[in-house]
Amino acid sequence: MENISTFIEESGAIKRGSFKLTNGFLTDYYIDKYAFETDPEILHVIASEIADKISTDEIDVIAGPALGAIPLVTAVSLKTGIPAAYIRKGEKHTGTQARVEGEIGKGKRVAVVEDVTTTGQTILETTELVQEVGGVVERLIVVVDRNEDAVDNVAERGYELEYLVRVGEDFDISDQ
Ligand SMILES: O=P(O)(O)OC[C@H]1O[C@H](OP(=O)(O)OP(=O)(O)O)[C@H](O)[C@@H]1O
Ligand SMILES: O=C(O)c1cc(=O)[nH]c(=O)[nH]1
Repeated sequence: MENISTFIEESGAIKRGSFKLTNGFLTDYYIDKYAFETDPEILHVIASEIADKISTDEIDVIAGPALGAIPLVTAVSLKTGIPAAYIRKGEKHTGTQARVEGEIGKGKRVAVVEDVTTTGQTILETTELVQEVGGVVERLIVVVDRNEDAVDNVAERGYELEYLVRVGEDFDISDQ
């Protein structure tokens, strides 16, 4: 059985070039999460790996930020039977105007799932929104950590960032 980093590399997700990141900085490589999330075989493998980490005794809701984490959250929810919640990156001014879609009741134990972390800002903002609606964040799990500041930034806020694969440990970007 291939490991997750091989699946991700074979999906073509690791792209070389000049890319602007969410934090505004330029990078010479980019992890295109949609390359691996839109492949059902790879999504299945990744979701299984995350699902294996989560117990229904421990977690009530699986949440993640739009857009990239939505396929992951949905796939893990289908595998575990644990309900999903989708967190918008921005405000919604129509309909329910909800930033958090799906039920996260007061005291519900939440696993926050993310596709890629660079600074960890997005997963931390997601965590804050989950807390605002009463959720208790128990786990933060990312598929690919870019091995920049996310682990430290998340630790500073009192959480552990769990990653499935990490640049520099599971991928050698210089080989690409
Ligand atoms: O750790 P950070 O520094 O916050 O960066 C990582 C975030 O940036 C990317 O989202 P992107 O802006 O590509 O949005 P998308 O999910 O809507 O495609 C990625 O999917 C994470 O959400
Ligand atoms: O920091 C980001 O915006 C970012 C980096 C990356 O490699 N992949 C991604 O989807 N977003």
